[in-house]
Amino acid sequence: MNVDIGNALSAVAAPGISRAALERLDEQVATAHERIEAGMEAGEHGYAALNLPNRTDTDEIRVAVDRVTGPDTSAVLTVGIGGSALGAATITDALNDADDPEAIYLDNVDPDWLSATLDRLDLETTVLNVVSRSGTTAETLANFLVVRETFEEAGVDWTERTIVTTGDGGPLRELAERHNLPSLAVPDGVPGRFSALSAVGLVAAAVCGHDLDALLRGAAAEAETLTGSLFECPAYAYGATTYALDARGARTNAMMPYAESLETYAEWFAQLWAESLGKDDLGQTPVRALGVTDQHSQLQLYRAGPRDKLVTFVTVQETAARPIPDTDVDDLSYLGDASLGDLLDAEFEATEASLAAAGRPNVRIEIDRVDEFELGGLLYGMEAACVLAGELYGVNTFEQPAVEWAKKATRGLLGGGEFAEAEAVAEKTELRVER
Ligand SMILES: O=P(O)(O)OC[C@H]1O[C@H](O)[C@H](O)[C@@H](O)[C@@H]1O
Repeated sequence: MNVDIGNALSAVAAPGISRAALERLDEQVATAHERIEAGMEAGEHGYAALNLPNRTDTDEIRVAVDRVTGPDTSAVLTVGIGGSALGAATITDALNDADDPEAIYLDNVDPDWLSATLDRLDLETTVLNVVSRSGTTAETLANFLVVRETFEEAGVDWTERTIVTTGDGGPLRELAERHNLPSLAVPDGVPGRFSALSAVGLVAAAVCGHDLDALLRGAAAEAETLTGSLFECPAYAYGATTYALDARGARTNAMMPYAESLETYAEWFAQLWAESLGKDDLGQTPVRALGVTDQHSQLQLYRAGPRDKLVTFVTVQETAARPIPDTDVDDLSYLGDASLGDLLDAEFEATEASLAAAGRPNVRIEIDRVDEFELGGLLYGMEAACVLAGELYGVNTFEQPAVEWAKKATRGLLGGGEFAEAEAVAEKTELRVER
């Protein structure tokens, strides 16, 4: 990926960062890079994720996936949540076309939606992909039990079509062993939101027939760019700029890919940014947007609202050829000389320029096309950017203790143990206005 931070400079935007401040920040980037490199070399928790391009065994994934797939596979139903769903969903949503098995993600426990999803599937030809690093996440385990029962009620042997990815121990590992299910390991030292380039993110892609090695090659190429200077490393340029802009008031980061197929990528990015950097009263709020769609809904705010945002565009250089047909309506004739891709590009450039003209900071991330190689590079690049930003903020990038509170409260409410957090739920302050 390439990154252009020109529109985040203070010569263009407010908030913005001056060239001189960037040069000073680069000294911190050099120190942070040394820390990151040392962490990678030692395989330390979290930093180990940046080694995945050279560590993930794609043969092992394919062998396991071959045990549950066949020529008639019509769908892969992934049961997982957060880091155990969003990386895989980003990959299959970006790469799947109409001929591939459908990739569906049960990452919510809304019973209406779950029932409707299961009702429309042909379970005989559906692969069930259960993913949980801890093997204990209530939503994932509950959904799995419901799906398993649905298979049984339909007379379909779920054990023949279920693949599990989980940690070394825990209930899910036990279950996989008891039923002799093909299973893969979540690699040591890799937090869920950094696991897209491991079995966690790659099983569904393998079922859909995507080139796992190309994904890893793209990531490895991005890894090669990690150096001690933000001026030489696109990922660090992005991580350092977002950090600097946040410190100068851009408290929100709107991730806005100009590709429908990358809409889920913005969701993945939101988890990466929020869970990794949101601690100690620090962190930049990620929001999800989509070009061109959100030009017609959110852009007004981004250009004329509070000066507390950075907009990150992701643009794709090569898109499918789709000419716009000629028309004899005079006012529309200009469209006939263009393609939908030309229109998309023009809309992106116009939006980028409109923000810059209003002095609103924005950053452009470019990828050549939406394919395995480029996507691997984008995912890796954003992870490295996030790790660098975490070093600059001085937070523990790889933990998410704040998420645990509500997990304990939920468990307590359901009678899964004694948790003080559950008692706090009953103490809610009310000021109700009823109809
Ligand atoms: O993979 P699991 O252990 O099931 O965890 C799934 C998700 O749940 C948690 O609540 C964490 O906040 C996420 O970081 C994690 O990715």
